[in-house]
This record gives sequence, structure tokens and C-alpha cells, in this order.
Amino acid sequence: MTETVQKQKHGFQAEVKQLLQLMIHSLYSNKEIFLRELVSNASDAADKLRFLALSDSSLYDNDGELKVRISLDEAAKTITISDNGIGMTQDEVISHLGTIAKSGTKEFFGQLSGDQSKDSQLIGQFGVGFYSAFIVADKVTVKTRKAGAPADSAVEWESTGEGDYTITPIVKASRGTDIILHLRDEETEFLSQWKVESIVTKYSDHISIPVEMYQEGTPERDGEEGEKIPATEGYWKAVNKATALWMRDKSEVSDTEYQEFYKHISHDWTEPLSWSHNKVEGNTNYTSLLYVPKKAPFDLWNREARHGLKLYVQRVFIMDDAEQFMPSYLRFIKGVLDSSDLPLNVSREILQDTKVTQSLRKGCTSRVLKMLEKMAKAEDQTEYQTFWTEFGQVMKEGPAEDFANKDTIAKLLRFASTHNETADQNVSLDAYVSRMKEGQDEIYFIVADSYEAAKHSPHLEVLRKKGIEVLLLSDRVDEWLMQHLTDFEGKKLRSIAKGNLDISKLDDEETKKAQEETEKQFAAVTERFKAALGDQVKAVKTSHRLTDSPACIVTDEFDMSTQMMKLMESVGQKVPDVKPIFELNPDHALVKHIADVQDETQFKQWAEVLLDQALLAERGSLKNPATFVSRLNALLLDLSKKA
Ligand SMILES: Nc1ncnc2c1ncn2[C@@H]1O[C@H](COP(=O)(O)OP(=O)(O)OP(=O)(O)O)[C@@H](O)[C@H]1O
Repeated sequence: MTETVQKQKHGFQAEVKQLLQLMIHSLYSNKEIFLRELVSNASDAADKLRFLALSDSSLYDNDGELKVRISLDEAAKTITISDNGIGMTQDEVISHLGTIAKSGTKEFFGQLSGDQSKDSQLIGQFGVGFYSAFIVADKVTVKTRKAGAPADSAVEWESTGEGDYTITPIVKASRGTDIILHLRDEETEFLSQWKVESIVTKYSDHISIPVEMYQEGTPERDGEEGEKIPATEGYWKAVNKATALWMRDKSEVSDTEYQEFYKHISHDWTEPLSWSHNKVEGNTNYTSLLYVPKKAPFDLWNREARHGLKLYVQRVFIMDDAEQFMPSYLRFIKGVLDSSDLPLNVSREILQDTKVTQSLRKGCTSRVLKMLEKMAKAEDQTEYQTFWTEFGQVMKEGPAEDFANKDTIAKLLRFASTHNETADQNVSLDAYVSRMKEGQDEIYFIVADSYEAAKHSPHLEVLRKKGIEVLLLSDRVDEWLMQHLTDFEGKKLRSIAKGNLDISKLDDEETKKAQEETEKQFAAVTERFKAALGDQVKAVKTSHRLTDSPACIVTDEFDMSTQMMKLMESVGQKVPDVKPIFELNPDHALVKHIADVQDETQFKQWAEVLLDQALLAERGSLKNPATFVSRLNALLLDLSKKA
């Protein structure tokens, strides 16, 4: 068979074509990063081989010194990145270099705007990896042979980065992958040894295996005094530090190195927000380097999304995405964990329930919380607010998931509140407590569908009048959070839409007396409403929480709240039939007017319209809107006749 017969043409997946186009244009100003991406892949390939060789050392095939080599060929205008890592089979080449098999791909393409500067930011977050080769190359050739496979099973992949690529079976003498970039005419600066070396030092110094470049030898020459200076031989020289960054001393690692290392392990091109590097010795021995990203990944809310730390055992890479070391509410944390207590042959299954896993998880969790606490306490809150905007909703899962750290997490939470009248979530529970009124011993909150709905809820009226702050909650997770966050530093958190809102401690004796008096006088009216409404309501009461609205709905202390009902309905759960408590504002003109209506049929109509209005304000919809409309119309017609 001739080579042409064996050569197969394949089309790129549509997304790859789109990504390539976009990348070449929007990443052009940052083109040197292609080298970082390819060296990073080569280093991952070495890690994967080292892991497999733990159980099958024959895979090394007498070549156990894993490394990356970069060679430049001025005449051919090529730069080649070679590794002796795991390599790829033909099927792997097709799936890895012809498609994008990444979670969040759909979301990523959905978010593209066509605006180059915005899109290049997004690509940075998404990560383009191998395809970045096409920023500087008009043709890329990949020659690869899988570890353990024979020389004649190797594959050559080649593409000009347009619509398709070719696959050809080849013979390759050594294991691993060569990536050959045929540089565009205008990119020949990457043929400079000095330039490439400086890029490697800048971006890939932290790579734990050697990244080598060939140093030319010098021929024999004459010295200044006519003596002979012997020729030197060329040799491969490591141009990076080639030690695992996390094993180095903190004081020796620069911020830039930490940042570049983050990019390597996270495939995120944005700088991290913060990091924490710790060596722990004692009962458990491990090193952790944990990062808080600046941007949430595209798949933060995707249940199947991969997350977790990169696990090493005594510097040997074991697995990516080891999710056992972080609770789910910290699933956005990226980093490396290197343990000396786990066996090298540890599997995901074994990790599930070992004591070591538990203690590592505890340690890593507390490191992250400490890092967040520090950020949260900083004078300049910009960083913490960036963090909260990106990850606050995930953090709110914390109190339910991590009982042991509930108090620490509570201090990290941020909410919108009536104190600053904006939707920004920037009020901490500590700040709330510091502003509590004298005699106030509870923290008040309301949960609604949106910030606007919470802000305009009738339940707030009297608290606003008295200048009492209320937290305004409107994230989907808030109801769930508040079920688990019942108190903070000895103060109960109380929903102002539930049960009796007893703020009498904040009232003077005179007001309390006046309220009792009103209740007595109004008792006949509330009873008449109850009789008219029957079992549509649990009870009718005189309200002390309203100033502007005629009525409102309150949920009984131990009944399911409105938001919880909605949450359950939205996921198809059966919701119990909870009857509301109907509260009337005795001072409202409309209530006074209705109380004077003598005709019982008409009174009932008024009572039902008022109840439906209150239900509408609380729940945002009615079970039977048509009945409400027809009742309202009947009343309007009546009024128009009287006018
Ligand atoms: N040098 C290599 N040796 C072996 N496999 C490789 C090599 N380079 C790439 N691959 C394979 O191709 C896949 C795709 O690489 P690519 O760089 O596009 O994505 P990635 O590294 O998975 O993630 P990212 O795009 O975020 O960098 C890799 O996951 C790996 O399986």
C-alpha cells in the first residue's frame, strides 16, 4: 500500500473550525502562549505515563527520563516540541485533535459576542490548548506513538487549520509525541533560540520535568595567544527549573510563577484571585497549593462537570479532578495536593473512604476557608466582591453541607439588604449585627423571587418605618440556605414573612398598649373575614407589620415557606397544601371601607379580592387568576354604578 492510499482525510467538528478562526484572530496579540500550551500538554503526557508505569514499568521501555525537547529548524522554518510521554493511538488522535470534548463547550459558544476583545477574554477562560498552535503556524504536523505500542503503529496528523486534517500511519522510532509547527512567514521570530528560551522561562519554569533546548557546540578555535581552544560538543540543556513548584519553598516562588502554574493546572488563562501554599507535617503529611479562580468556569452549575484537585503521591501524578478533597460548595477551587500518606496505587474507589482522605479534605477545606476569610477581612473589598459575585451562590450551599464549618462560612456570606438599597450582595452578618437596634435580638430576612420583589414586599413596611435592617434574599439557593442557617452568634435568623413578627421588644410600652387595643377593637372584623373566607385561610389576624398595604400573607412558623414551595414545584415535587395566615392592616382606608360593607355577598367578594391580591404579591401568581379577574370586575362595575 502506498502512503497516499493510507492517508485519510477527516473534517474537523464544526466547533473546532469556529474556535480556530476565533483564536487566530483574537489571540494574535498574545501569540507566544502557544508554547506554554504545548509544553503544558507534553508535561501532562509525561505525568500520565508515569502514572501508568507505576503498575507496568515495561511502558518506559528503557527510557524512564521523561522530558520535553524543543528544537528549531531555521531552514525548514519549523519549531518542534517533542515529548516521551504517553503518546496517542489513532483513535485518540482523532478524538483529541479533531473535536472539543470539553464540558461547557455549548455554553462557551453561546456566550460569544463577535466582539474581539470580549471574546478573547472568553477564550482565555475556556482554554484552547493544542489548537493555539495555529496562531503562529500555517501547518501543524503531529507524530505520535502510544507508550507500549509498536513502532509501526504510530500516526501522523496534519492540518492547515482550515476545514480538515489528515491521518497517516507511520513508523516512529520512539514513544511519545512530536508537534511540528510550520511557522507562518511573519512568525520567524520563534526560530530564535534566545526568544524561545525566554518564553519557556516566562511561562513554563514550573513544569516539573526538564524542558530542554539544544545548545550548539563550538568548533576548535585559536585563542588570543595562538593557543588552541578545543571544540565543544553540542548538548541538550534544561531551560526550566524542572522541579515540582509546590515542593519548592514559598519564599523562592514568585507571584508570576504561582500564576503561571495556576494556568497550567487549571487550563484557565485568567490570573487567579488568590492562592495558599502549605506544607503540613505531623500526623498527616502533605503539601497543598490551592487557588481561588477569578472567573467561574462555564460549567459551574453542570452536575457532571469535572472538578477537584490534581492529586500527586510523593510527586508522582496520580489523577486529575480528585473531587474527594474538597466539599461540593468549594468545587471551584483548583490546585494540587501531594500526599505522602496515600499509596501510589490509590484509586478513586479507595479514596472514597479512607481516614487519610478525610483528614486531607478537612485540612484543605480549612486552608481555603482561611484564605477566603483573609480576603473577606481585607480593607479593600474589591477582591472579595469579585469572588462573591462569581462564587457566592455556590458558597451558600456551605452551611447545609459542612456543619462543622458553619460558623466560619456564615461569616463569609454576603447579602443585599435594606441598609444600602442596592441589589449588590455586600452586607455581611457581622455588619448587620453591628447595626442592630437596641433591644433587637434577631436578624431579619426575607426571601423572594427577585431583589425587586424582596425590596417592595409589604412585609418590610413596618421594619422600614422603624429603621430596622432586613436582608433581602433572592437567589434560588437562599431558601435552602436559610433552612440551615438558623442562627448567627447566638442570634436567630428570622423570616419576616413567617409566623408572628414580634418586634414588640423594640416598641415602647405605649405603642404595645395601643396595638393590643387595636386588636381588641378589630377582632370583630377579623372574625368576619375568617367567616367569609372559610378554609381558604388558616387564620385572619390584625397586622402590625403593614403601613401602606391593606393586607398580606404570612406563613405559619412551621409551615413550608412560599419560596420553598416554589422551589419544590419547579423540580416537579408534590407540595403540601399550606394555608396562609391572612393579616389585615386596620388603619388602611380600603380595609376600613370593606369593614363597613353591610351586604354579606359583597363583603365576601371584597374579602376574596383582598386575599387574592395579597397572594399575588407574595407568590407572583394565582391558582385561579380568572376567578380573581371576574370578582374584581364585578366590584369595579358596582363602584362605577355608584359613582
Ligand atoms: N503531547 C501530547 N501527548 C499526548 N496527548 C496529547 C498531547 N497533546 C495533546 N494531547 C491530547 O489531546 C487532548 C487535547 O489537548 P488540548 O490541549 O486541546 O486540551 P486539554 O489539554 O485537554 O485542555 P485545554 O484545552 O484546556 O488545554 C489532551 O487532553 C490530550 O489527551
